[in-house]
Amino acid sequence: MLDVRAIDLSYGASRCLRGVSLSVEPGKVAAVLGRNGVGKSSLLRSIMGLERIGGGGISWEGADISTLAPSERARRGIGYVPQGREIFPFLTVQENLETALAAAPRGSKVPGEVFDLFPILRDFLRRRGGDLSGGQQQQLAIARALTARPRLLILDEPTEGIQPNVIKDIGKVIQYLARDRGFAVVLVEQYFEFARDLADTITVMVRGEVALAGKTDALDEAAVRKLLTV
Ligand SMILES: Nc1ncnc2c1ncn2[C@@H]1O[C@H](COP(=O)(O)OP(=O)(O)OP(=O)(O)O)[C@@H](O)[C@H]1O
Repeated sequence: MLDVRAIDLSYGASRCLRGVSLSVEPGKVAAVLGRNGVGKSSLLRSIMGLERIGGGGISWEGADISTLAPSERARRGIGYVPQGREIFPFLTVQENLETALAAAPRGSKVPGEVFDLFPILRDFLRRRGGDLSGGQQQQLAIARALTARPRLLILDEPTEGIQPNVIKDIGKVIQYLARDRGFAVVLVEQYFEFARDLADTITVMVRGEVALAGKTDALDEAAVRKLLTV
């Protein structure tokens, strides 16, 4: 289980996260919603260890990981798909996937399952990352995170700038990973419908704080939408 407890984060003098809490169990999807600039990416970066929190704590599978380096968090099974995908444009699809094996035991290979989930990547193995469409790059970014065999997957706006049919495919993969494979998933989203259809719990942030949180079925949809639009 991932347990984020009342974390604070500042960039210089500017407070970005204030007492933010979030938890997700294996097999469940937790969505984090909010307008631009409320701190969603900063929350994910804090979980991954890319930002140093100023207060509160983060534990994963029962251990406090608050002060561990990102590489150590990755080794403990946390996979991260950043906003904007961060594909290496001049490396091939195969090479992009292999970058995720850097910390894996010698002789490790890209798991065949990633090609079952995203068959297009098998066809495009020798194509350069920069030559893929936005949707294909997003699939590659998720496949690259899966290559390191995580148990927690954190995704920053996987639907951003992507065509509806690919959004649907990505939604199906996230659902499969959680429901059938027991991954814990934290998903930052701009689109309410995508999050609602996938997530077991929804946390809505406003200006660095949690404004509303709860089980998806129990949340007042109108109240959530209001926080996303005002
Ligand atoms: N490295 C940084 N240094 C200083 N300020 C930052 C940094 N990263 C983010 N911020 C600021 O922190 C606030 C939260 O940003 P963050 O990217 O976490 O929000 P977000 O909810 O993910 O927004 P978006 O949906 O636009 O990505 C914003 O005001 C942003 O300008």
